[in-house]
Amino acid sequence: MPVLTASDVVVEYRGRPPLRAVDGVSLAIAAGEVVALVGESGCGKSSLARAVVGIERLGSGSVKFGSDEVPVLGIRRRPLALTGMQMVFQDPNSSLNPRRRVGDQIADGVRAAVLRGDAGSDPAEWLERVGLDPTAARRYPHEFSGGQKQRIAIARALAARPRMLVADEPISALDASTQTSVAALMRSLCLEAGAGMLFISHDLSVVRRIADRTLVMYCGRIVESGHTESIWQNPVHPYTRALLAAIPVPDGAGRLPITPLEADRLTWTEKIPDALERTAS
Ligand SMILES: Nc1ncnc2c1ncn2[C@@H]1O[C@H](COP(=O)(O)OP(=O)(O)OP(=O)(O)O)[C@@H](O)[C@H]1O
Repeated sequence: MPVLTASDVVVEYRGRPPLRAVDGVSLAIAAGEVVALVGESGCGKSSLARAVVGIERLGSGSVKFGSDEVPVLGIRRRPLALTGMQMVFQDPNSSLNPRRRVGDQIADGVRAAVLRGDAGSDPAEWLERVGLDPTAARRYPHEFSGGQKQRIAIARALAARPRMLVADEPISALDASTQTSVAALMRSLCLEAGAGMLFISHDLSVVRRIADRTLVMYCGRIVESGHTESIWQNPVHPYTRALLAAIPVPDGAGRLPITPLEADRLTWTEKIPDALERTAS
């Protein structure tokens, strides 16, 4: 049985007209499987990630964690860790409490794992596993750089021994030299624990290295999915081909040109001025 199953998930945001950020997405992730979710900025990846962990209300559809329905806004009613689900956000400040010592926050994860029957582990060991000194346990989040904070957030999530880890751009705050190693570590710790992982990233080279399967999202829908290597070798959907081919080169002023991919999306969303401003900034 898959550890996570999403069926026909729709996420809409209020507005005139309402914005359908996720438009009928279905997916299943097995224990011990790493599935990447890729797609241009704004295509709905984070909305889908929040929906599957229960912190975004579903317009329609359903999400199951094992055989249990994921309760809407479940994070408020019971901490994700107690359900065996964990999420790592792009911004580590969203995952860490600034007023609590790092070691205590990792210990929360360990305690959640123990409550679910795990033998327990030492918070300092988790810090070492993500490449930080164990003495970091005594310090507070503001004493660390963004990349270090993200490693702490990852350690905290993994210390809870999740059965499912949803990681939304977990490596973008890290410096380039550690991105691949931290992603590989996340993969190996998930596999070791028999957990499933949904890994959202803009970094396609990292995705290629760590994901068993890849889902390609475009305008709220999954337009292509399959084994990562077969998608790379033989992308079928035009959007996937554009995504794999799009390597924007900055102009003399350091601005990124509009790629064919973005031009395509501009027509679809009809938000040309907004997107042009974004591209130029
Ligand atoms: N809380 C919200 N209220 C209204 N609109 C939102 C909200 N969150 C996201 N959106 C809109 O929904 C669409 C999808 O956003 P989402 O953050 O899910 O995309 P994404 O693919 O994760 O983008 P990125 O890669 O930049 O994080 C975007 O048009 C975004 O502006």
